[in-house]
Amino acid sequence: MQRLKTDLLVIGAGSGGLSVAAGAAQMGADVVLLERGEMGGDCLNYGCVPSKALIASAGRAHGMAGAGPFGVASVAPQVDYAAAQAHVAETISRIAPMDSQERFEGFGVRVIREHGRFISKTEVQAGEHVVTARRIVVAAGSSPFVPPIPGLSEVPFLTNETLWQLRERPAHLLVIGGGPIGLEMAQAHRRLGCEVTVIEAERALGREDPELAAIVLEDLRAEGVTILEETQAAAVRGRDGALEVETVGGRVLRGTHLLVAVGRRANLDGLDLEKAGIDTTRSGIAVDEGLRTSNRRVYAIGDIAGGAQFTHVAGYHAGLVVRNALFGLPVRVKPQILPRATYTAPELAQVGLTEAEARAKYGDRLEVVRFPYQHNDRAIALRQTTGLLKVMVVKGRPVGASIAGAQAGELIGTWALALSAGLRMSDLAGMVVPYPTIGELNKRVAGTYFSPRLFENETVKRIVRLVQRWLP
Ligand SMILES: Cc1cc2nc3c(=O)[nH]c(=O)nc-3n(C[C@H](O)[C@H](O)[C@H](O)COP(=O)(O)OP(=O)(O)OC[C@H]3O[C@@H](n4cnc5c(N)ncnc54)[C@H](O)[C@@H]3O)c2cc1C
Ligand SMILES: NC(=O)c1ccc[n+]([C@@H]2O[C@H](COP(=O)([O-])OP(=O)(O)OC[C@H]3O[C@@H](n4cnc5c(N)ncnc54)[C@H](O)[C@@H]3O)[C@@H](O)[C@H]2O)c1
Repeated sequence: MQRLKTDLLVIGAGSGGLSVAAGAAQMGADVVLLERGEMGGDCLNYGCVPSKALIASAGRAHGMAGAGPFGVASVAPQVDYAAAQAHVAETISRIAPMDSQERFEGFGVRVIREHGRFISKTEVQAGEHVVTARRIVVAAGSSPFVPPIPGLSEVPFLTNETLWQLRERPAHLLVIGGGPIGLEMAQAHRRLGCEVTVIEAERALGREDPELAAIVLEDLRAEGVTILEETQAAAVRGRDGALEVETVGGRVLRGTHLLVAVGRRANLDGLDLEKAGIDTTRSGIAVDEGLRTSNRRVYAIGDIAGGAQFTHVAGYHAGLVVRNALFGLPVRVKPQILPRATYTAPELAQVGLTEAEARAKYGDRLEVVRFPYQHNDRAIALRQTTGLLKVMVVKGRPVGASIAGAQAGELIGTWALALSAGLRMSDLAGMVVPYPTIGELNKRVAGTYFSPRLFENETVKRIVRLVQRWLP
């Protein structure tokens, strides 16, 4: 057994753990990083990166099939699914050096490729090593939740961990779960030429503003994705290439492949958290608003901390923990400034409160301003006029923004800045944005907040008339 002492021990080399390790080591701390699987974690190997790469292939195919209105002959795309998956693999391998063991060792991080488990409040065992650390960061992430649906364990099914190994195109992909994973992959596969049926127990994209989710779902359905809502999968049977999902209502859906995307489960197993006095909740490790666990020397960040599960959230957590662990500065997570985006086409993005949440919190003080994509010149040129921006405003300041439409994931960044910097609607309305861009939508929706105040206001009109009389 080899004993090591360090300032900071990080468990998990995914989005959160890598950011902590890189930041802390480059600022002079002695850092040990444990990783039992692939460097880069879920996002690089099984999540964000492969899914967005496959979505890019699907977008190309869709563009070819829909080129006619632009004056370019539409063609039925000849999809080579294995080649699309090769594009996915190449994308991962092009990004992988950023997350590699070599790069992190270059920062001075000691990387140990072992599973870590607590053996006391300050010690973690990893293979032949026992690491004692002043501070420990648990960034062990999450895994696909596999629900206890009768028959599921007896049939071959895919998750976000295995989908990328598939080389033959599914003739008919059944997807259980209509959340972001289910719908991003459903649309991508439909565009790559598969039949796709999504089976969703409640409402698809159920966490999102229903008005905006409906815009996305309508387009997916128009592309031929079958989305069954309020339809719970009750049993699964069959074999490779011939699978059946029976719903609670007794309906039987048949397909060739099955993707299970019903949420995530925190990777708590095998960490022996009780040996370190670390409490858990149903969704992960219990943390306070500064991401500290019930063991004050240990932090939990990213997916395992049980909150919003996104790479940028894990990165944000990492920045807070580095500040607190290295400099002792007080930190506090601000959930209201964390954006999210679902990369269907059209995209769906949110930051801060949805309309319903804002209404519940602010009642009559809430004003909701709206602007449709159909009045954006660039969207018209691109034939991407399906979409809507909604901004929730209280006393001249945005408290939330919801966007469905092309590039919603890009547009939401401006509102994330507005919320984190406490900007006013006048700041957004006053910015100058290049014409013609989709980004103009952000300025226009802010302008909509002021239009009735300026254009339907008798006092303004009287002042203008008065000033005009006196001007030379
Ligand atoms: C299909 C899919 C698409 C997604 N798309 C997006 C997206 O577009 N945008 C976005 O922001 N987010 C997306 N996400 C979510 C994003 O991937 C996660 O939120 C992010 O990876 C969480 O980072 P993390 O550091 O908490 O965990 P992870 O990245 O999962 O890293 C945890 C690491 O810890 C390791 N580990 C676990 N236990 C131990 C142990 N005991 N000892 C040693 N090592 C251990 C694991 O092997 C893993 O490498 C997607 C997720 C999925 C599944
Ligand atoms: N673009 C992105 O940023 C992105 C993309 C993919 C995933 N993610 C992250 O990964 C997380 C997990 O995504 P997800 O889509 O797996 O989970 P989710 O929890 O968002 O959605 C799962 C859906 O499955 C449904 N469901 C559960 N059991 C069912 C059953 N028996 N039959 C039918 N439907 C059932 C639920 O009602 C829910 O709508 C997301 O919340 C997000 O944090 C992010």
